[in-house]
Amino acid sequence: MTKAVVLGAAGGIGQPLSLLLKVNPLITELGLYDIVNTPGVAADLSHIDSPAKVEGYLPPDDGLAKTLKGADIVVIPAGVPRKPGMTRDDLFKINAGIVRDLATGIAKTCPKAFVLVISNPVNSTVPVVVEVFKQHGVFDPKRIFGVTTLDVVRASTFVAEVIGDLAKAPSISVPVIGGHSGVTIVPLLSQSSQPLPSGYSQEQIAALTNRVQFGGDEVVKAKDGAGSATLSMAYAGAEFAEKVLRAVKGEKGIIAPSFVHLSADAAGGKAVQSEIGSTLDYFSARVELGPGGVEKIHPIGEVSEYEQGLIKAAVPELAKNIDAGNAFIHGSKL
Ligand SMILES: NC(=O)c1ccc[n+]([C@@H]2O[C@H](COP(=O)([O-])OP(=O)(O)OC[C@H]3O[C@@H](n4cnc5c(N)ncnc54)[C@H](O)[C@@H]3O)[C@@H](O)[C@H]2O)c1
Ligand SMILES: O=C(O)C[C@H](O)C(=O)O
Repeated sequence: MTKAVVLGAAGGIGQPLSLLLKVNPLITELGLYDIVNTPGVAADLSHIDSPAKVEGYLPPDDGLAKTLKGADIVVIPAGVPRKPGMTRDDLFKINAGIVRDLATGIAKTCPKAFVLVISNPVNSTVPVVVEVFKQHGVFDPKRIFGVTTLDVVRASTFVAEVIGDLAKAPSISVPVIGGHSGVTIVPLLSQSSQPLPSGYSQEQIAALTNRVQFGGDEVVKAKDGAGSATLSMAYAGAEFAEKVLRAVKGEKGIIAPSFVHLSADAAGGKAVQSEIGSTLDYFSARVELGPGGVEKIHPIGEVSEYEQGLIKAAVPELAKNIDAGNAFIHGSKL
């Protein structure tokens, strides 16, 4: 039996993500929570002929606790999205409070669940969850993940576009490390499983890197005030959740980048810190998943001089974002 929960389930990401989880045969129970519309979303999804039993709750009558009861994995896309002209950090004031309150619910009701944080800015909301868990004495770094999968999905797609063969996109793997906003997103194109065309220039590499780093802005601009990526994010979130669940069921060798607390694998975390020349507590690294969550943090490995420069630029920005998350909790009462 596996219970998955979506917090923010009635939103632009929440609805298609809940649909994808509902049709995932690994999930037998699906709990949906939002401040609006969850009973309707749950009723709608419950007619789909897949195994998961669906329930939807609103805040009254302990709706959050009822949704979270018995959860094995909790995905959080609750919070406001960007409009043109905004950075992800502009969302922090509102989303940090939302994520803090939801994390408090998880810490009290299902502290052993895997927590997948989608709400932006991920570089700061993950530290918010971690600090809340610490305050409740239930912090396990192996179980809390910032979802950076959309950057990985974008990198595969854009490389497939460059080689003019979208059919190859699903099999192309490009590690994307660092964090999830602007310059903290570091695609390692030199490690792409699909080599770039011969003669692909440094200018072209820089342009492709920039497209991955600012892919979110492409969608925000195209949606023109109606929000940010929702469908591609739902796809990416469902993909990462499935990887976590497959690893829990014993599948070996599942490796995916995710923004984690580097103490999740002390030796691996230290090795990454030495590669990036910093003692940052968090980094999106290639994480090997196992039955308990993070099993191993893999080293970054060989990178080009250009990518080394990208990592150097990411570190101070990440430090600022992480500090903001920590300060939010330590400056406010729970
Ligand atoms: N990690 C990523 O790669 C990534 C990608 C895309 C979007 N995002 C982020 O995901 C978040 C959601 O985006 P969206 O497009 O779905 O927004 P949305 O506005 O369409 O949906 C958000 C949902 O959260 C709900 N919500 C608000 N406060 C809540 C609370 N206290 N408890 C439960 N639910 C609450 C809202 O009612 C709404 O249904 C944003 O912060 C966005 O920036 C992250
Ligand atoms: O760009 C955004 O604000 C949403 C998300 O983080 C994305 O990368 O699409």
